Amino acid sequence: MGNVALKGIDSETKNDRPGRSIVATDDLPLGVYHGTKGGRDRGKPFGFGTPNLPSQRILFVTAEIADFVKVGGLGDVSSALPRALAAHHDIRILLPAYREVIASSQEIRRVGRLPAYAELPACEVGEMTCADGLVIYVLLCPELYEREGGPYGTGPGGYGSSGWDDNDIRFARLSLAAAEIAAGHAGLDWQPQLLHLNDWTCGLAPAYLQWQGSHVPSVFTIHNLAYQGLYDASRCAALGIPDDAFQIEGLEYYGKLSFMKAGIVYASHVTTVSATYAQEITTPEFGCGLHGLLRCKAEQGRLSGIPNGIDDSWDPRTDAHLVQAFSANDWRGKRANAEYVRHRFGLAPSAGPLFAMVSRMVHQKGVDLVIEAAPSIVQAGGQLVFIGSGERRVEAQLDRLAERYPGAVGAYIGFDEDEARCIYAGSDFLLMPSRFEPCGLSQMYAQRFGSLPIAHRTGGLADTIEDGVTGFLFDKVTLASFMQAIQQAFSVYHSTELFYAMRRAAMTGRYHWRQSIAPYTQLYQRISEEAGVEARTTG
Ligand SMILES: Nc1ncnc2c1ncn2[C@@H]1O[C@H](COP(=O)(O)OP(=O)(O)O[C@H]2O[C@H](CO)[C@@H](O)[C@H](O)[C@H]2O)[C@@H](O)[C@H]1O
Repeated sequence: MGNVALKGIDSETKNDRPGRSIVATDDLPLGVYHGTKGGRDRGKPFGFGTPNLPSQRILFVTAEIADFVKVGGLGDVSSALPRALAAHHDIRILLPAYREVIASSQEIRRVGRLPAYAELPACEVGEMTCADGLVIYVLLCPELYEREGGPYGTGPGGYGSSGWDDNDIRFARLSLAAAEIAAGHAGLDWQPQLLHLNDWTCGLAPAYLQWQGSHVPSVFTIHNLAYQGLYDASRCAALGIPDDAFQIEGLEYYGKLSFMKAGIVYASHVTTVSATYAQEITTPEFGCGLHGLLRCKAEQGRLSGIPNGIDDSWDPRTDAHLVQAFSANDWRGKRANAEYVRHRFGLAPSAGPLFAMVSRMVHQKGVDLVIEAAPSIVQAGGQLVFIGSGERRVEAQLDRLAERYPGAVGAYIGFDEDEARCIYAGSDFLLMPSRFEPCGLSQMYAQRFGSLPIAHRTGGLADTIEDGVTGFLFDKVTLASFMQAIQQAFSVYHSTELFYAMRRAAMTGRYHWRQSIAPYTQLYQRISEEAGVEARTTG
């Protein structure tokens, strides 16, 4: 678990897991199944229901990928979605060459070079091929990307806060590189027909494409509208942004320059990661000031939701990170993981339910509500474990909570995927009272591992949890509403048959990336046809 704060965790037990044994069974109807060793070794995916449409060359641009660096859900998506789409398309990734990428054992071949532009430095393009054949282009620019710290900054909590001072240059450079590769200016022997861009860090790419006069179409996926990449207007010249683009129809946002708005305005199509969130962001409550623009996009048929999925590594029957593998009905196996988690977090043996929160500890995730609910959970005989990092104030509150309830509450402040997997496997309920949630992966992982999510009815949580069947949904982000759902969970827990039936239903949920291949393929085809017509019309 590294050298971060441990509260209530017995650090001796990490390599001393009782009864580790992996038993794969085949009683879950998961479609085509690939055993993997878990973690990074994800096996080549198959597609099903793939439409009879041509394969395309796609460059998938991202600021994080779980293979090397993961801050949150975008890292998972960037690792899994392109691999799923590779069943039908020639899809490659573009990623900054962070320290972790350079330090990895993968060979990097230098294959392209890009000149300086405005204040964006010159850089090189490297190519690496993963064990499963996925090709990743890495943007080699040591002064921008090879640093001690996260992809967005040194601070906790990921995308937004405590960002590097030169993030405008860093991610404009990434965006411009994507546009230059698309236009065939990087000297590569491969040229994409389409760009698939993710979040504000690639938001300028479709704008650069347009300013270069390129007709290469682009999909811009919003994973979280709350992180927008806002900079002072005076930075436009440094980033090579033409003066006339800084206006309300362009990338101006209340007097600032917005990378997120650039992506929305200039991309051929905008997607979000669930249907409900696609609708929610067209309203003032969830639109972060961009709801008017997004509503227009929706009316033009240029905004839609394609839900995230989960990959084959998230399978309790084969996951080598677990203390003991298990399948639906094998509650002994699940209990072995619960024992491990209790032991690891210093909790007392208990016949009561084990609640968990695995999350970036930021306002979005409603951790304040969980902290408020904790005393009632403990009083009712429940136990609670937290794993996450984020806002310092929240981390301190979690530490205090663990100190106040020794043996009943444990908190680990930090990021550890192995432990997170054991917690999904060992817990009975996952708490996810997010104020908004574009899709959410944790609730899908939890369901697959037989931990019932208790979640706010919003965004992707509303789309992926069946209330009273695979988890519990509550309507308002208030303690009263949340507590009602928690009480329901307690009563289900105590009526064993119903509890096990819900667990089984949750574990057989079908949220696989294979289901995303058809909608993305149809979308890619549509915007390519439109771009072809536009290119012919405008010459
Ligand atoms: N301390 C810790 N240790 C180990 N693992 C940890 C961890 N804290 C979190 N994680 C892991 O990080 C991931 C979180 O993914 P989510 O999609 O649930 O939320 P996130 O807000 O990061 O993603 C954003 O992008 C994704 C992708 O589109 C959307 O699903 C989501 O709604 C949106 O907010 C999960 O894999 C979880 O297990």
